[in-house]
This record gives sequence, structure tokens and C-alpha cells, in this order.
Amino acid sequence: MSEPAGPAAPRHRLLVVDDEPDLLTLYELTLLREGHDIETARSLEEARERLAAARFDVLITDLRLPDGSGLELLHELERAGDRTEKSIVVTAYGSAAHAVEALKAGAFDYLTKPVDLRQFRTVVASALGRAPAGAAPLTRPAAAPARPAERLPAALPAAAPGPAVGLPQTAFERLLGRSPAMRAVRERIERVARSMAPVLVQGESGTGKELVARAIHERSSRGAGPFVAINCGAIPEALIEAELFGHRKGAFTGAQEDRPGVFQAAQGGTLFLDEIGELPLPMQTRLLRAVQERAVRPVGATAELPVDVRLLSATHRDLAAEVAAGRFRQDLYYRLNVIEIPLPPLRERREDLPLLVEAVLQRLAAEAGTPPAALAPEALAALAVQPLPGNVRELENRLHRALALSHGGPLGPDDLDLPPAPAGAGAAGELAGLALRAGLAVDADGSLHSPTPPAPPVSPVAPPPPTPEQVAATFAVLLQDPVRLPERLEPWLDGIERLLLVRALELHHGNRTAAGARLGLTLRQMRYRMARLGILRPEDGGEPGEPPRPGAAS
Ligand SMILES: Nc1ncnc2c1ncn2[C@@H]1O[C@H](COP(=O)(O)OP(=O)(O)OP(=O)(O)O)[C@@H](O)[C@H]1O
Repeated sequence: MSEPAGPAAPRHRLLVVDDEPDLLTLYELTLLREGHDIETARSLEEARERLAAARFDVLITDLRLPDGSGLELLHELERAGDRTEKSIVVTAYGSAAHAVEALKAGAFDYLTKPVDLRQFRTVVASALGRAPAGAAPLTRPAAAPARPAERLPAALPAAAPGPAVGLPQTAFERLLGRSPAMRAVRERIERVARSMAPVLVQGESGTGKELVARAIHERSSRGAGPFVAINCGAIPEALIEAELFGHRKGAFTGAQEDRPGVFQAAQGGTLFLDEIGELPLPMQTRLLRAVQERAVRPVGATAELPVDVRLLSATHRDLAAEVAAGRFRQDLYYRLNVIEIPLPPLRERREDLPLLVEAVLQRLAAEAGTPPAALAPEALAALAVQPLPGNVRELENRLHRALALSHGGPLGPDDLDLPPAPAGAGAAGELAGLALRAGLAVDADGSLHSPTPPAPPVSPVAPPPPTPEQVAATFAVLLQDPVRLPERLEPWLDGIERLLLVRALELHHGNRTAAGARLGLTLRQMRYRMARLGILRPEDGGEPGEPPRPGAAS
């Protein structure tokens, strides 16, 4: 049994709800020994009274109570909006569905009956954001480095190279994107970070799954603990068990010393199982057991070691389809996929391209100690029509390579070494280029507008020009994405009209009569429209589509 917490440990207030008197006493004694203040309740009704009278740090409730489900308390706290209690739900043995339901309802964590008291103390301590009082650290061999993932050949690097001063420091800050999809991802990260619920991040390669996992870890109460990432698809099958759970000296040829696995390395922190869909079936069974028991047995060991780890996983596969095909265990899928975060491919959120390009160029410049390079608008337009199957990583690699080979000046389309634009993208690319020349501007919300105010036609002060990157990327997006609609129709239609007039003028070498006739307009109508949209011909003192200059003839 552990010693009472020292005088320095802050006292926490806990409410325990269970209708079995013996269990209630056991929980109470255990928590009192940890130095907490405890209140108890035997029914929903009693619990509601206690919760109405006071605030608690943690609520521990049995799921099945005489007058209803413990989940009702969670929902009521959630509805209240201003309650900060973390909830731990105790469920019957083997009822995975209830555990999942509790986590989805916002429970911080769950325990299964019969409750293991050591696990009970660990989960409570984790909810309180501290180590259990007097607890020996859950076994990590003394020889083990703090983050063995850094030296495990199959594991991903535990930390990205440190960002330069002034660049975003946290994974959450590094996760860029103003698209609705990325906003939803960030919101979900903030929500799930508060609990222990397992999260499955689903997305194509390079979409940022690991970045999301790091962001969840950082923002969780385990943020100060280790984050250990392992790529399940990169480990030879024979070694997976030892990599995950560790091994004892002599357990197999070459095992010359005890070695911890990633579960032990992530003790008190987060374990990120990347490419979980690649885990062979027999290992899925062992992993499920570890998840259920919260304990692992190193290869060659006789006893299990308790582990306190939050599990995050990721896959590029459709795991539900893998389950249907019999390649992934349904019960494990159920356990890992309590909360899902889908990450859209970059081609479905092209409006994020300019921001990502800028951030990557800035980071690369900071790493090289040079001023940031620029990307020519045509290069961005060319990127915007590419499928980019490698997503953000591919973007990073292309920019990196382009920078390495460039001779200075803005990076052009050729520097990016892009494959030919896919069929059907030509029109979008061409129009994106046209949009550039037409000087269409794009609002932050993605809507297009003419850079000139509708009136007067000849303005003494030209409006600030749009950034070509915004024009190219957003216009390409609008053309490619049939679902996206402009938020303000009028300026958008003006933008299209402007494009078509400029195009007709280009085709007819600036001849307004011919260009108008091509579009079924009289010269008078053509003049009116050009004036309204501020379109000048070269002989008027500008390129087609250029905003009017002060004093230029119309
Ligand atoms: N939204 C984003 N904002 C900024 N950078 C991003 C974003 N998404 C991904 N990245 C960057 O792209 C690169 C790839 O991201 P990450 O490794 O997280 O992807 P992944 O989906 O885990 O890839 P894989 O499946 O291949 O392991 C990283 O350098 C990451 O920082």
C-alpha cells in the first residue's frame, strides 16, 4: 500500500458514485490514502445533490446505478457548460461497448470491473495530472533511455528538428490550414486532448497524421510525458512483439540484455501507433490484450508490467473495410477508433496551399539562415492543379528540392519538377493564369473580386493589387471544386466577366469592336463594361486587364 501524500501535494476533491457499499468503501480508503478529499454517493439522485452543492476535480462513477446510468451525470455536466470535473466511468468486465460509449460521452477514462486498485490509482492520478502518491515509477529498466523510440530502428524520430526562433514551436501551431476541414481537425484535437480516449487519425500519406497525434499529446494533461511514435508497417514481423512490449535478456538469439518496448517507453505519456492497419493479425490480438489489461508482457518474461499509456493510432487505409475483409480485428478496431479524426488530402483543400507554401519556405530559409524564397505565381498555379498524392510532405520535398537547385529569384514551375498536369486540369491551369493576368483579387474567405471598385471607372488611386498567389490558388480551387460556392455572387460574377472580356480583347489584339462582337456585345456595351470593371487596353496605357492608371484615357 502506498504512503499518504506528502504535505506539499495539493488536496483534490473527488466524488465517487457506486451502489455497492463494499466497493465504495474500498475506493474511498484507497483515495484517502492518496491524500484526497472524498465524497460518496450511492445513486444518481445522491450524486446530483453532491454535484449541485460543490465542484469536484474528479467524478468516478459506476455505469450501472439503481436509478439510471452513470453516463447521465456526464451528460449533465457537459450540458452545464461550466463544469470542469473530469469523469472516470467504471464499466462491467468485457463490455467494450460501454467503455467506448463513456469515452464518446466525454469521460476522461474508464475502468473495468473487477477494478485493479493500482490501475485505479494510476487513472485517478492521470486525471489529476500527477503521479500516484508514493508510487514506484511503473517499471522502466534503468538502462532504458527516456525515449527509446529515438534509437529503435523502426520507430519514427521522436522529435522533429527544432524550429528556428520565431517559427511555430508546437505541433498544434505548426498544423496550418484555414480550410473548413482543417479548422474542424483543430477543434477536434482540442476536444479529444482533454480525455484519454483512443483516437484514430485517418488520412493519406503525408497529410499530417503524426503532426495531429503530437498536437493531441501536447495539449493533453500528459504533454509533459513522453511521446513515442512507432511505424507498425516498418518493423519486420518477427520483431514486432519485442518492439512493442520489450524483451528479456536471452529471450531469443541476439537478445543480449533486457530491453523495454515502446509501451514502457511511453509510460505516463502517449504512444502513437502509425500505420496500425499494417499490424499482422496475431500481433493485433496481443495489442488488444495490452489495451484491455493496460499491461504488457515482455518477450521472455513471465510477469506482466502495468502500463499507463494513452494510445493514438493512424492509418492510410480504410480500416472499417479492412475489418470487413477480415484483415483487421473488429474488437481492436472498436477499441482504437473511439474517436476518429479524418484528415483530408491536400487536393481537397487547395485553398490551404498558399499558406503552406509560405510556411515551408520560411522554415527552410530559417534552417538555412537565408531570407525566405518566393514562389512565382505561375508555379503556385501549376501546383494548384496537381494531384499531389504525397500531400504536404510532397509539397515540402518539392520546395526543398527546388530551393536546393535554384539560382536565386522566385521559384518557377520548372523548378518544382512537376509531372504534366493531369487531363482536365489544363483548363483550370490556363484560367488560373488568365486570372493572374486579369488581376482578379481574392478575399481571405476565398471569394473572388475585381481589384477595382465598381465606380468611378477611372480612379485616381489604384486599389492595392491582390497577391498573385491568392488569385492563382483560389481561382484554381474554385474551378476544381464544384461543391464550393462563392460567398458573394456579384463580385464573383464580375470576376468571371472580367476574365472573358480580357480574353476576347487578347484574341482580337485589343480591338473592342471585334472583341465585343465575339461576345455578342455592341461597342457601346463593351466600352461600358470595360469601364465598369476598369479594364484598359495597351493603347490606353496598360496591359489588358490592368487596373486604370490616373489620367489614362478610357
Ligand atoms: N496541416 C499542416 N500544416 C503544416 N505542415 C503540415 C501539415 N500537415 C502535414 N504537415 C507536414 O508534412 C509533413 C508530413 O506530415 P506527417 O508526417 O504528420 O504526415 P503523415 O500523415 O503522418 O505521413 P505518413 O502517413 O507518410 O507517415 C511533416 O513535415 C508535417 O510537419
